[in-house]
Amino acid sequence: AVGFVAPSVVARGRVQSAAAAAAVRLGDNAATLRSVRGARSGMSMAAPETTPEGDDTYTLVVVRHGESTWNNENRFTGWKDVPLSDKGQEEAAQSGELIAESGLTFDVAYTSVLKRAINTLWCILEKTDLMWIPVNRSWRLNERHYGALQGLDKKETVAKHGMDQVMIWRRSYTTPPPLLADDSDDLPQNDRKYAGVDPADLPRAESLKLTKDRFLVEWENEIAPAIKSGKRILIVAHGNTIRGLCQHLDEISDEDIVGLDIPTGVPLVFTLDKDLKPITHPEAIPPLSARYLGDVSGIRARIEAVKAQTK
Ligand SMILES: O=C(O)[C@@H](CO)OP(=O)(O)O
Repeated sequence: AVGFVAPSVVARGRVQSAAAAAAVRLGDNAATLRSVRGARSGMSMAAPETTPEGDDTYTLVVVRHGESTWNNENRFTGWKDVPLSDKGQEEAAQSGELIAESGLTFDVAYTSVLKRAINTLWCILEKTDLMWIPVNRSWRLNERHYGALQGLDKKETVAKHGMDQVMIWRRSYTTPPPLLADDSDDLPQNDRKYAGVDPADLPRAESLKLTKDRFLVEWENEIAPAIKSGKRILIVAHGNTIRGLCQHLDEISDEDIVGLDIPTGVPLVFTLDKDLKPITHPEAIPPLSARYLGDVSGIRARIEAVKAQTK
């Protein structure tokens, strides 16, 4: 797991940390970017680099939680509140180290009400020495609700229903998986976590579209305004909420979103213009505009591992 960090990133990160400290003092998002770019090009803080995008850019960092025990057991998880596996804890800590080394910092964090994401956030905040910043937890950042598939083994589900059907349930944009039964113990309305949520909003299964739509309410009302106010934001969420956010920001088509898988515990760094439109990073892996922090081959291996869950 240690080999996951590319030496070049580590070396660059050391240079960036001093610049990031200056950015913290300046206290704005654009300053962080200027400082990071300045450090990369060897310029001093007294003469910040002028970037093609200008200064009206924001940095947004998004992380999928580390591997959970049910990722490890290859079960559909959704709103089941399972913990991180030991490997997931390591991935979470490692993503915190990568963020710290890159010189990025945050004013506010957003996460779900599920412990695999919350625990990943805690690991990142610990590694970045930011345990004091405000944390907003919302059910709207939860994983897609996997309905009656929750708890089932992914490969056994393929054996029973066929690959085509499972891929539709797992990755199609509009088709939700089968609904939770009326008498299921897992109905969200029976869970104290959701006591404050309008029962009409609580799902019994969600497509990616439904997941994205309820996440975007939080994005439009809370997160996007916070970014525009200059707050540096960290989001720690789940594979399908992050797919929804990427589809929204990068305007990925409903057809192409089928092929996008998000690796566990890898920071994804967006640069957004003043209208929150993404600026494509040269190291981004299409269709994303954002770049992942860390070693590219390690990241690709984690993406392939997500794809392979039903193979
Ligand atoms: O089971 C789940 O909740 C999700 C994420 O782990 O799986 P998938 O990648 O199949 O959507």
